[in-house]
Amino acid sequence: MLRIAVPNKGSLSGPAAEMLHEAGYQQRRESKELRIVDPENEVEFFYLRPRDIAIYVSSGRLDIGITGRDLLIDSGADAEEILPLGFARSTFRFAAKPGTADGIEDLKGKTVATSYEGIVAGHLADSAVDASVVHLDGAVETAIELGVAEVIADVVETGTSLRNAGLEVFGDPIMESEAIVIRRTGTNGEEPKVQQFLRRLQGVLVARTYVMMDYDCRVEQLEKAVALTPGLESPTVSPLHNEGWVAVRAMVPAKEAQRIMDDLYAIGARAILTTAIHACRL
Ligand SMILES: Nc1ncnc2c1ncn2[C@@H]1O[C@H](COP(=O)(O)OP(=O)(O)OP(=O)(O)O)[C@@H](O)[C@H]1O
Ligand SMILES: O=P(O)(O)OC[C@H]1O[C@H](OP(=O)(O)OP(=O)(O)O)[C@H](O)[C@@H]1O
Ligand SMILES: [Mg+2]
Repeated sequence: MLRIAVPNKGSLSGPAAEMLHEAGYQQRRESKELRIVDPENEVEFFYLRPRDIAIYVSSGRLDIGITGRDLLIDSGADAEEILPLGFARSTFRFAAKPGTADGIEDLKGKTVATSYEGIVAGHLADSAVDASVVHLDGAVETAIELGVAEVIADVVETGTSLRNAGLEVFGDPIMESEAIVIRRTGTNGEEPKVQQFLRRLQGVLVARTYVMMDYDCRVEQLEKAVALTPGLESPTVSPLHNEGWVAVRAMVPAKEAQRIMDDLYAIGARAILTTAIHACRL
């Protein structure tokens, strides 16, 4: 049975459960459940604090886990990223009151408050900057107002929390994060159960980012049309009863679907349809 760690709280937990559900796995019904078995899929899910997931996976007691890239790096645990999942995207940045600092070199002798001590201490050491780091569990934006630190380093998504606290980012982004699947470093990646789990999640990612497009076009326009809709491998082209016309079917990125439909229409394609993909295996 494959043993998988899933975030039980915070920004990662809802979207992770949703993705697993879309991939056909049973998920817990109540937020108090700490583990469930999905016998049909031969998987056991453990609902753990996002911060602890890399530690469990690196111990080898759990096969794989879903966590944030920033949390993995912060933990320093012996685990590696095997699949990015595209949700809980954020940037990790320094911020302070305007005029405090322009770049990391200005942090010398200052105190930085953060919930991600591992990332910050590592980044300061790599940049050879001597600054103190104070660990706070959350709401770090308030640390400056209350005099605990001159600078914070935190997760930024929309920037609203910083703005509300009168703070501004400075310097280069420390890292870009998103939800990821991890496994213990150096584990055999060919394990069929792990591969099947990853293929299911990849199927969900593709179903979310692509749509199926169908249209009819004149044979003379086929090359131009196919250049607009190259598909993942190559489009399917079928003859129509009406001679001189073909039907084309290809997957296209959902974000570009409207533009592609306009371009196809402009070269004479007609009956252009898009349909959602519910699941797939590439
Ligand atoms: N506002 C946000 N937008 C996107 N991702 C976020 C946001 N806040 C935290 N994350 C991501 O969520 C993960 C942290 O999860 P964690 O559960 O520790 O914190 P949280 O989501 O802030 O929840 P809480 O602080 O309520 O416990 C990290 O990977 C982080 O990058
Ligand atoms: O840029 P934004 O869209 O404002 O998002 C970023 C904020 O979200 C997270 O905080 P959360 O609400 O989880 O509280 P916490 O600080 O207690 O973790 C993070 O720590 C930032 O404060
Ligand atoms: Mg938080």
